[in-house]
Amino acid sequence: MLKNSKIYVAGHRGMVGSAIVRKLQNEGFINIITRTSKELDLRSQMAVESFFEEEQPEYVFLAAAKVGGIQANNTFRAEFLYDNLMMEANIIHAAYRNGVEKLMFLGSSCIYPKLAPQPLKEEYLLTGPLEQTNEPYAIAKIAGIKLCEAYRDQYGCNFISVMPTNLYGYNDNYDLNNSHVLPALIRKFHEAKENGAPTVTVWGTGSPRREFLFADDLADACLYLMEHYNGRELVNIGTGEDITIKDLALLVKDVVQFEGGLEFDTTKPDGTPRKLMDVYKLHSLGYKHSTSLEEGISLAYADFKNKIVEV
Ligand SMILES: NC(=O)c1ccc[n+]([C@@H]2O[C@H](COP(=O)([O-])OP(=O)(O)OC[C@H]3O[C@@H](n4cnc5c(N)ncnc54)[C@H](OP(=O)(O)O)[C@@H]3O)[C@@H](O)[C@H]2O)c1
Ligand SMILES: C[C@@H]1O[C@H](OP(=O)(O)OP(=O)(O)OC[C@H]2O[C@@H](n3cnc4c(=O)[nH]c(N)nc43)[C@H](O)[C@@H]2O)[C@@H](O)[C@H](O)[C@@H]1O
Repeated sequence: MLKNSKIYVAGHRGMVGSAIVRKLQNEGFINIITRTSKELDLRSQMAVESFFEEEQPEYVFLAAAKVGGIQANNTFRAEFLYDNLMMEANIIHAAYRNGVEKLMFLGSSCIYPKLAPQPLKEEYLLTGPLEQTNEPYAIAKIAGIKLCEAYRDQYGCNFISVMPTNLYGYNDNYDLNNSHVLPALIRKFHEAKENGAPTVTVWGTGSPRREFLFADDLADACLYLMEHYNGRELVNIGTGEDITIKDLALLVKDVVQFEGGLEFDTTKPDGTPRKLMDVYKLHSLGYKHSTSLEEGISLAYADFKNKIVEV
C-alpha cells in the first residue's frame, strides 16, 4: 500500500476498525475512506455496489460485522447469520467487480470445531462440529473465508482471510448483555467497587480457557499481513497463551482493585472449553504481539473510565 492508496475500512467505528484507522493514520496513510452504518448499510447490495463504483477503493479492511459475546450470539442467532452473510457477500463481490487490489476479511476463532485439538491450527477448519452458542456467526464467518478462497480461485482476486482470537481494548462494547467476557468483567468489577457490592457474578463455571489479544496489536498484525501476506490459506492472529475465565476474573479484580469476592452463575453457558490459536504461521510470517494481558487490561480499564466520564 502506498501512503496515498485509497483504503476503505469497513466498520471504522468499531473496536477493531477504529484501531485499524488509528494505525493507518499513525503510519502516514492519507487516503482512508469510511462510512457509518447509517450512511451505508452493508446489508444492502445496491448501496454497497453504488459505494464501490463511486469510491473505487484500492484496499479494503473488512472489519464490519454483527459482533457480540456468547449470550448475544445465542440470542440473536438469525441476525448473526444473516447480517454477517450479507455484509461480507456484498463487500467481497463489489470488491471483485470494482477491481480492488487487495481485501482482508476478518473471521474469528469460533470458526474451529468445538473440541478440536489445541492449539488450533488453520487446517482444523471444517473437521468437526461447531460450538452451538455461536454456530450461526461461525457459519457466516466460514462462508466469508470460502468466498475469499473462491474469488481467488475463479477470478484471481487477492483476498486474504485472518482469524483473530478474542479481542479487547479501546472502544470496546461494555453492554453487559451483548459484550464479550473481558469488557463485561471490567465493567462489573468497576461498578461493584463503586457501589460497595460484596461480590461480582461471573457467568458459567469459570473453567473454560480463553486467549485475549489487545485490539491495537490486532490492527498492527492486520497492516503487517496486508503488506506481506498474499496467500490463500487462513492466518490465525493471537498471542498463543490462554487463561481460565476464573483466573481472568481474578486478574481484572486486581487491576480494578475490587476487594469483594466472586460468584459463579452456572445457569449461563460456558461455551467452547478452549480455543487457543496456533500462531506458528503468524510468527513465521514475521509478526508477534507486544501488549501483555496485564498491561492491556489496565489500558482498557483506563479507556472504560474515560468513557463513563464522557457520558
Ligand atoms: N471483538 C472480538 O472479540 C472479535 C474477535 C474475533 C474477531 N472479531 C472480528 O473483528 C471484526 C470487528 O469486530 P469489533 O469487535 O470491532 O466489532 P464492533 O466493535 O461491534 O464493530 C462492528 C462494526 O461493524 C459495523 N456494522 C455492523 N453492522 C453494520 C451494517 N449493517 N452496516 C454497516 N456497518 C455495520 C458497525 O458500524 P457502526 O458503528 O457505524 O454502526 C461497527 O463499527 C468483526 O469482523 C469481528 O467478527 C472480533
Ligand atoms: C471471539 C468471540 O468469541 C465468542 O465466544 P466466547 O469466547 O465464548 O464469548 P464470551 O462472551 O467472551 O465468553 C467467554 C467465556 O466467558 C464467560 N463469562 C463469564 N462472565 C461473563 C460475562 O459477564 N459476560 C460474557 N460475555 N461472558 C462471560 C462465558 O460464560 C464464556 O465461558 C463468540 O461468541 C464470538 O462470536 C466471537 O467469536
